[in-house]
Amino acid sequence: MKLLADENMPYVQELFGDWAEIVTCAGRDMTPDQLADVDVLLVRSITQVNEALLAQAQRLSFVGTATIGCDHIDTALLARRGIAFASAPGCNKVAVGDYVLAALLKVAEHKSWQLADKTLAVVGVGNTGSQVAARARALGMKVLLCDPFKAQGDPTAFVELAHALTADIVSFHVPLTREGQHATWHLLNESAIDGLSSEQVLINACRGDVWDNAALLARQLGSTPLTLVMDVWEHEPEVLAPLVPHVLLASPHIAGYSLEGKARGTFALYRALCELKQVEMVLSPEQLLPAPPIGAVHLESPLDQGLIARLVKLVYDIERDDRAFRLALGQPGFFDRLRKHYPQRRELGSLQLINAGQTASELGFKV
Ligand SMILES: NC(=O)c1ccc[n+]([C@@H]2O[C@H](COP(=O)([O-])OP(=O)(O)OC[C@H]3O[C@@H](n4cnc5c(N)ncnc54)[C@H](O)[C@@H]3O)[C@@H](O)[C@H]2O)c1
Ligand SMILES: O=C(O)[C@H](O)[C@H](O)COP(=O)(O)O
Repeated sequence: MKLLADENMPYVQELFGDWAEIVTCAGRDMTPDQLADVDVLLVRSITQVNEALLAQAQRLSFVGTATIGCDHIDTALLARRGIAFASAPGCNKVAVGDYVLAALLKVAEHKSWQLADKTLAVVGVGNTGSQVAARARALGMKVLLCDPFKAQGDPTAFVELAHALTADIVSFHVPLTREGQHATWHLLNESAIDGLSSEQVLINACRGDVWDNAALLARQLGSTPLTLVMDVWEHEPEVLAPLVPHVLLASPHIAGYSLEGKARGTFALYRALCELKQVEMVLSPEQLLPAPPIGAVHLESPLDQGLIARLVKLVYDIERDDRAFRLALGQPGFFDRLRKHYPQRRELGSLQLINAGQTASELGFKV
């Protein structure tokens, strides 16, 4: 069996090495002729799996994406051609929760806010949005939920987008969709942007095309700019460079890039392929991961916002990502290079807080 995988997918050798001849390459450089004799294709979000890529793929029987988002996969084409497909729902939801928590704490420092006095709206309340909502509640924030699909089951628990956009902080966690009543392409469009006040903060850790970046730049260049946190950008790997100086925290689509999240992503495809081939799984995600650099911290004072910020930074320093992004911005290929050489980042759950209570656990730490 021949397996072609994105070179930025960890643990492929460990998980598939016994079954397959493994070839890896850069996800953006995969070509139709490379797929001519491939049985299994494993990708990340940057490979468009479409008619053109699969034109010569005569032997392909399985496509897996080690990601949550599937907007890069023509799933109808795979179904038509009888090619099995698996994604990795939820694999990096904890990492996105960590990223947004770190961002909220930086925003609070920047604006001298006590987060417990503020309201956070979560737009898209699935795997990642729910993680964000739980952490915000643990910080004592009031949380508004906006998700028209989930609202069908429980209308009183959700608000409309217009209401969500009145919150102090609005964090977006929707898939990229281009069709239907609730399509998310440019969900944050010029008119929505015009309706916001300069006190408000927006976070995008889902897909760049969900925000109209040109309209945001126009707003930022005016007299009442917003506070922005952007992990994702319209037209990646290109970035609207003039927008970056007007963004508080900027990063190259790495919100989900914890080592645990990436391991779970590859593992989800291993599990799916084992099921398909009716082979017994011999490894678990935990067996793949190294010990974390810091195992435990003994708390001697109660958790407050300042202490939480210091503990989060011990595990994940979001400002490091922001500095690296600004330093590299403009260099050819900088976006993909930062992602390829992203340092090993562990989840908050890799750190045990001794003498801490329920709040620490709700924030994502091990207690
Ligand atoms: N930046 C990153 O590294 C990163 C990491 C993981 C996921 N993502 C992106 O985030 C997206 C969300 O991930 P998830 O795991 O939470 O997905 P999910 O499918 O679990 O949840 C998405 C939620 O959005 C809701 N939704 C759809 N359209 C909506 C709309 N118009 N308004 C409000 N809600 C809407 C859905 O009903 C669903 O509950 C993914 O599709 C992926 O594109 C990015
Ligand atoms: O949808 C996701 O899961 C993430 O956006 C994605 O995994 C980001 O990483 P990439 O696949 O682009 O390496």
